[in-house]
Amino acid sequence: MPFNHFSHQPRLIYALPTLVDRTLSLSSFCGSPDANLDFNHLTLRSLVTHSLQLKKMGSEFEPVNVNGFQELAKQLLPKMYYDYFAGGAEDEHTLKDNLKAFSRIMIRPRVLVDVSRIDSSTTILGFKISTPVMVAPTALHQLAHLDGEVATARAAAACDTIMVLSYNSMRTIEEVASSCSGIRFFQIYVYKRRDITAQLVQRAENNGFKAIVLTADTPRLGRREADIRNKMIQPELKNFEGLLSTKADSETGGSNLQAFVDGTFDASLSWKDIQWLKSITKLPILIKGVLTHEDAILALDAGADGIIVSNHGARQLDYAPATISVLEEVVNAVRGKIPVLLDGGVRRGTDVFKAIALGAQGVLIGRPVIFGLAAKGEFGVKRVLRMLKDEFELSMALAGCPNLRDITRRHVRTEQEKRQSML
Ligand SMILES: Cc1cc2nc3c(=O)[nH]c(=O)nc-3n(C[C@H](O)[C@H](O)[C@H](O)COP(=O)(O)O)c2cc1C
Ligand SMILES: CCCCCCC(=O)C(=O)O
Repeated sequence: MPFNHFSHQPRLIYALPTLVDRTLSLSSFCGSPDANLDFNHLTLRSLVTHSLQLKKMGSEFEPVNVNGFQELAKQLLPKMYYDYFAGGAEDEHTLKDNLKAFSRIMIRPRVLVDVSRIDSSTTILGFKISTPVMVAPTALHQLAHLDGEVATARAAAACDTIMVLSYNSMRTIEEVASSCSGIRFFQIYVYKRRDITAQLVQRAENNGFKAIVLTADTPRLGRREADIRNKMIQPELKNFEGLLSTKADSETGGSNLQAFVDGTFDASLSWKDIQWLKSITKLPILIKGVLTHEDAILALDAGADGIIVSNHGARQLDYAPATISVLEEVVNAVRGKIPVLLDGGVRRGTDVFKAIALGAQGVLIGRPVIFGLAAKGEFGVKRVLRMLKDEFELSMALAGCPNLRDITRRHVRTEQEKRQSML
């Protein structure tokens, strides 16, 4: 039986016959004509109710910051999907700490600096972007919006920034590549069937992706208890059509997504496999999920072209450190040899400022993009990216830093430094 994610809103079903056409034409809210309608969990009924909800909510509530998009998404999405997107592992300690750790860092503004012109543009691996905020790889965008990763890619391109496409996208590599221009990286997990991973890397390379992001923190899936309670579905992943069945059923009646990962991901992956990855692609390789100086050095030794300091949005190991709290440790270990990026809990322009001051070349955002997508499709993702850019540029102006290179370590004070100064 198809999974119906809007069964809690039965009243709207009665209006269905007259609404179908209107719904399908609400392109800004429910998807452009190229949207892939062919997946089993989005029934016609859910499509109609979802788009009506979006229209109503979207016009009544205009978020003024990226957290506002989360509120909208929470009201619009079926609980199972919202929980999957928003949730973290186990006690969600790290989930909260990713945000709190940013709030413990203070900014030391400098005044009477000419900030009449602010330029936040930068380059990452030689690719120019308008501001150092990129789109993190996140799975299953069609559970947020019918256009899925195509809408996200268009928004990222319109905002002149890099999108990292997830290995677990619901739109294919080719669909995303042909939907718009733009700089894109491709994130991978390594499957037990290495030949499949190699094929996807090749497809990304052939389709103009500019780098491979190897996610290193997921030998197994973290324990996301909301997904277990909700019996999270495992949607079809079109990238693997003809290569592998992406159906999975949890034997214990828990998360079907977890059952899928258990069956496919290669938990034996180790540093020596970076050589294998280098042998199958010419693209630069970034290692995502580094949280210690020890692993930063191993990444350098393995020949990585970049590091993403990440705890996977607190969805893997709970009680792993907040990413901003270990950024400097990694930056110091790398000593400028390769770029260090950060993700996890970035919700404000001031968070971007803090990460840059502590040595990151840029940041990536995960959930804010999904919530923007769920709330308002491509337009919502653009709004999220532009809000963060505007907020970041405002913080640059107010802290006396007209360019990125003007943001220095002395522009921030960590909790530890504050404590030391009081001794
Ligand atoms: C719903 C969701 C799905 C994700 N899927 C992936 C994925 O497929 N691959 C990956 O490397 N990271 C994935 N991540 C982790 C993100 O790339 C990123 O590390 C994290 O979202 C950053 O934290 P933030 O959501 O607080 O911005 C996912 C995160 C979320 C929230
Ligand atoms: C369809 C498989 C999803 C694997 C996990 C995606 C991910 O990294 C996350 O949810 O986090």
